[in-house]
Amino acid sequence: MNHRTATHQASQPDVQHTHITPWRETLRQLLRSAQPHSRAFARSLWMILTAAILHGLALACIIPLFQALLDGHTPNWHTALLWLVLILLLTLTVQTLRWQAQDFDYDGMQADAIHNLRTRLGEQLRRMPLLKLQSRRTGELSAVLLGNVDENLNYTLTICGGLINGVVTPLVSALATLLWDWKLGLAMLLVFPAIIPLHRWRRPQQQKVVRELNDAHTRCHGDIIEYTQGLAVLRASRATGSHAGQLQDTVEWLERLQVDSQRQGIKANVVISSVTEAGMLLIMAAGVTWVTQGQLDLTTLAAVTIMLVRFAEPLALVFIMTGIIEHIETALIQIDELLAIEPLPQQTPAQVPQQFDIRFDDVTFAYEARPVLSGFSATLPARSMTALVGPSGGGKTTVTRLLMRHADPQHGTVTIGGVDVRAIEPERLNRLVSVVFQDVYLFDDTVLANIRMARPEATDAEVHAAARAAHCLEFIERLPQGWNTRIGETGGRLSGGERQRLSIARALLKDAPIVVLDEPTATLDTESERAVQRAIETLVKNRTVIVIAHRLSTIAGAGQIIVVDQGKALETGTHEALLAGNGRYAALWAAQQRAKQWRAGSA
Ligand SMILES: Nc1ncnc2c1ncn2[C@@H]1O[C@H](COP(=O)(O)OP(=O)(O)OP(=O)(O)O)[C@@H](O)[C@H]1O
Repeated sequence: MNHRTATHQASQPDVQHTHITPWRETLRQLLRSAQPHSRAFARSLWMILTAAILHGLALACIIPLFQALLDGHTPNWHTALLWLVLILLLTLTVQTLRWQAQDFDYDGMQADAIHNLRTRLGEQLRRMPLLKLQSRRTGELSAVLLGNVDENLNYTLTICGGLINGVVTPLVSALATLLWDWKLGLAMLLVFPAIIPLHRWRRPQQQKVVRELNDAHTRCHGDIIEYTQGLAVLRASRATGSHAGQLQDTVEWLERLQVDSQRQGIKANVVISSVTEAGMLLIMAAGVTWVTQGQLDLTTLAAVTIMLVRFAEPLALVFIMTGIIEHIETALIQIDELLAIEPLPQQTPAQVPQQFDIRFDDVTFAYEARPVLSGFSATLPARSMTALVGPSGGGKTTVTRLLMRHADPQHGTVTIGGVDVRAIEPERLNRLVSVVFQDVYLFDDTVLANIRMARPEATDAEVHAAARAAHCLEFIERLPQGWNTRIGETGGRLSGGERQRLSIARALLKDAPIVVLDEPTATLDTESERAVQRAIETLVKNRTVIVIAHRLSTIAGAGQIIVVDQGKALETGTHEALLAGNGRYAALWAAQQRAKQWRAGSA
């Protein structure tokens, strides 16, 4: 067994500790998932239930019908006709109710409920703290959003219908049989006490398998997306094989679980259907014995035989239906978990900053248990550039995340113009800050749309102006359809620097008073860097700018430089002042200068 397989197996839930959801809770979950049509869904379920009861009664009416036709020397046509009419009426009502119950599907309520659920999930992605969102893998999220919602919720009513019919119709038929022959009715009812323990025996195992399968599906989805997205990097580092191996492990793990679940399912189903069949045979045997002893007439036995044949199959299917409901329930649990993540608390009344200086006051922050910032304090003056420098992992990006409220600090405050970021409405805060990252995410849409997404209401002229200011025109005009070229179709045709400039054009169009630059030129060659640097110069004019940089030469002109290390602002000042202070910054600067000279010397 390889390492990955071992990890997967170690993470499998222990059957002893699997929480078995009571059926009532499952029903509540199903009703909730049908929002905003929960009442219509409940009405459909009631109709199916009523239909199942009436169907059971209609089946039981075969006994008096047969008795009227076959008992005695001549058939009692009058009574037989009455029973026949009753059976017909009941059957008609059953069909009408079933037809009406299907309105939930036909009238598009099911589709609308699915749409509503997906919208709520989408809304939740927007509301939930970004840090929590980023901690989930894209593929796993899409497995919940697409797979769980579509695959599992489309057939809920049909499955619930199968379950209700399979249980209720035989039960009602057996109860009604008591009226004509209590012994036979009782024998039929005994099938249920035999089946219920079987179901109780099977359910924990079934739930465990279903949850493991769902877990494996989700991970497999995540692995596939990660693999395809990272293929270029993997190829470059010649690691496609090893990662393909990992993906293969997940797929094999999924396959193994599927085989196991099939095997266990088949075994359990064989046991259950054998018990059901055996129960039916026992009823027949008892009936035949009572007929030979003169305690039961052949007509009643013949009628009951027909009933047994009618409901044996739906009864056996009940267990398959419960298995599918377990799948639906597991999907709903995952959906509920995602929906239950609370957004960050909003301080009231909401405030609007009028100034754009930024202050971090004694901020302490830990990712889960790992402390990253401890007593971080800094003041970033408005309309000037502050550079965050320092060793990797020192907490620079975390500082900017707290400003953008991807998470809240455990202690201390972050303010913009004296207003706590927790009192600024999320949409407004979002409008206040533009970010240019090292990796630019471009959507598969036109170049025009990719820039305009920063301010959807912007006119074409405004988008063009932003692109011009970000020095994008020279490459946009070279593209096959110019502004209307789809980014996906340009493939690798946009260089790193061009992508960066598109990102800067977005930021210019957004026109936010605060700009965060997270090493935007770190990966660029000298020429692209120069072009991007020119675009940045336009962007940062008259704005409060935070720039994260490793290459100190790029930020030597910043109004203020803060050395962030071990979660604290160790030194603050201008380049000259910090060099004169001969502290940490001066040491970092000297080291980079030495490295530069060494590179120049060895070139
Ligand atoms: N989402 C996260 N969950 C857990 N730990 C994290 C997370 N993001 C960052 N960290 C950890 O917090 C520490 C600080 O990270 P941060 O990215 O803020 O540092 P940095 O100074 O920006 O580093 P770099 O210069 O390498 O980008 C690091 O040790 C990092 O591993």
